[in-house]
Amino acid sequence: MADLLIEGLTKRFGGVTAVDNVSLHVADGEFVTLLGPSGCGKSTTLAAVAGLDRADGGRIQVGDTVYFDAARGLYRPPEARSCGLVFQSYALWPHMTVADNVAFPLTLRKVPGPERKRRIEEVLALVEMERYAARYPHELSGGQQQRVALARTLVYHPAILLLDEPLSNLDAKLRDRARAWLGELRTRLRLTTIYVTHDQIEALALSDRIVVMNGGRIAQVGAPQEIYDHPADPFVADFIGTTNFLPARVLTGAPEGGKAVLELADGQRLEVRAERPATAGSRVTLAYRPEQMRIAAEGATGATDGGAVLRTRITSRAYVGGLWQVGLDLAGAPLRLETRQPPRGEELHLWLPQAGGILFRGGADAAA
Ligand SMILES: Nc1ncnc2c1ncn2[C@@H]1O[C@H](COP(=O)(O)OP(=O)(O)OP(=O)(O)O)[C@@H](O)[C@H]1O
Repeated sequence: MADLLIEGLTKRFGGVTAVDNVSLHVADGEFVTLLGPSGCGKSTTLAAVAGLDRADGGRIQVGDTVYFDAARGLYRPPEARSCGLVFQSYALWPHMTVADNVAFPLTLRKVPGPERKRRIEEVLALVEMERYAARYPHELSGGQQQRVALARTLVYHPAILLLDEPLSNLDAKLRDRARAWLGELRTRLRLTTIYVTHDQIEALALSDRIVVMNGGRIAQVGAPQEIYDHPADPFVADFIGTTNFLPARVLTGAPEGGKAVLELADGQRLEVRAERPATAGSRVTLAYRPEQMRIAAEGATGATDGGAVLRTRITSRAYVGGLWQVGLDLAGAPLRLETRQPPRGEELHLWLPQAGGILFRGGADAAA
């Protein structure tokens, strides 16, 4: 067990800067997820920590051991690093049983027979695969193979665990179960872990902290709820969960925490609590989660019940079991509402809360 320190990590491929000056500290026993769209630099960061790829700049340290230091020309090869790596492809040896697959890293490290046997039993019990020790990989499900791959990594007691989309080859149902299982395992293990995924549900469910990456840089680092409730910018708001963006102009400015009056493109107005300072005359974008918006009470207009009621046009409606997903047009902005109440007619009066909508500086393009 050890902590992981990444400082100013930079990796270029020709003209592309895949990882751009990334710094991150993962505490001993912490589970941190790198989350972001395809190509944002997640796997490259992980590969640099594992030593599969040599970075161009920065420093990586695990516990007291320096793995990489560009300034000192120091680079430890992967076999001299204590990293357990699991990829999305299980990469088990097809001609070896589960027990032999798990024994392989111990044989390489010349761990003596009795100790080897004890560790294999222990780790197979940990991933709940002890009953399958004599089976071959093709006799296991995808989820079971991934557990064996994990056991093969854990058996040599790595200082840190690096998981690159380990569940992405599993079908949706199996993936749900595997995620729950991985959640329980991480609570038991308390091993310093970096988990790479582009699945926000996995990130929210499993992580102590999430690192949202965009274009090789860190967009935000925080606990799952912090990232969901207080996204740092429109990119993070849009990437995590469903977000409705509403462009507006500030009529009456307010300091942070004050009340600002905003005007929409069609002249409708609403008062909001400014999470960030709002300057009169400036363009802003409001962001709402679908669960923050609701259909207004019959006959309600203007400022009411700690929020504002606004006229919208219904553009689509779909019943998705227990809920209606309703597409709306509010002053030219497309919004998505989830409601138990069946939407009727062409128009809908929408209630938006005064607090909780996030105010970003900049117009509609800030949310793009
Ligand atoms: N070996 C390589 N040669 C050239 N470019 C590369 C190489 N590996 C990665 N890149 C580029 O670096 C950037 C970051 O890639 P990386 O694989 O780290 O992204 P990622 O966030 O893990 O994406 P994904 O979710 O699709 O795996 C991308 O623009 C990618 O095309």
